[in-house]
Amino acid sequence: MASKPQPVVAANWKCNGTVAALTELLAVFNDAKVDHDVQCVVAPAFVHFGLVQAQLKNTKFAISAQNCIAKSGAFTGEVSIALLKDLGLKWVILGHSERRQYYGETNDVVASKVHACVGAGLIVIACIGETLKEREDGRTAAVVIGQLAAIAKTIRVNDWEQVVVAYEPVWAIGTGKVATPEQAQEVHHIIRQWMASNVGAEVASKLRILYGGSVTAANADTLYRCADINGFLVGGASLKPEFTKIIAATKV
Ligand SMILES: O=C[C@H](O)COP(=O)(O)O
Repeated sequence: MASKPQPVVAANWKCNGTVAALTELLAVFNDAKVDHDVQCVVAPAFVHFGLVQAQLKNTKFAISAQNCIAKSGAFTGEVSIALLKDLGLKWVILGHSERRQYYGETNDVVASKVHACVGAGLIVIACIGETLKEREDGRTAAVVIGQLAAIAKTIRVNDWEQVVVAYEPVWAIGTGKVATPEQAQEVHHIIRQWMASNVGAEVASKLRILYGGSVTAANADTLYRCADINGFLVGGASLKPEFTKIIAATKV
């Protein structure tokens, strides 16, 4: 297998967790022996940032937001780039399908957030992926490339150093119905090829493309063996000790 870029394994805790349960889980993350070159990321709900900042000691991990807006000010209920930076955060997930589906984030909204975040020096995990209907209609490539192209239009070539792409087929999220390695690799390859043709060969080869959607300790090894899979964005299994096994699956 050609050498892969440094993997990223990110835990998206979504709107989950109690202080007690997350304290136990963070102790497991702290004890995890991670001796290969990997970037681990934990994205708690905003209310748990303080808890995670106080308790997460494993230096392989960074803390991420699950979303943000560009500007501070009179935006009740929101969290801005400046607020994240003030806490010392460097990572943010943008364009998750749940943000797109439940909060009306269009390709343009997501792209403008990516633009603002990379401009502010944050590292973005930019999520793309098709719904079941779009896949059944044979539109998977068109949908993910449309989502990617919207981002590419708003940022400079060099900015891609601060972007990690997460391919998350919507039909695989939280359903237990993981994409097969062939299905995932096919789309990851399409993404990398599009990047090579439209942004640049070097950017494309260095780009970390994560897979997300029902990743568990049982399927991570096989998925990571795919040439264009560079790590994972994990929901449900990231709230369990098995997340450390998913990290271990990226050791080759
Ligand atoms: O951000 C994570 C994804 O939505 C995947 O969630 P899941 O692992 O629960 O399917």
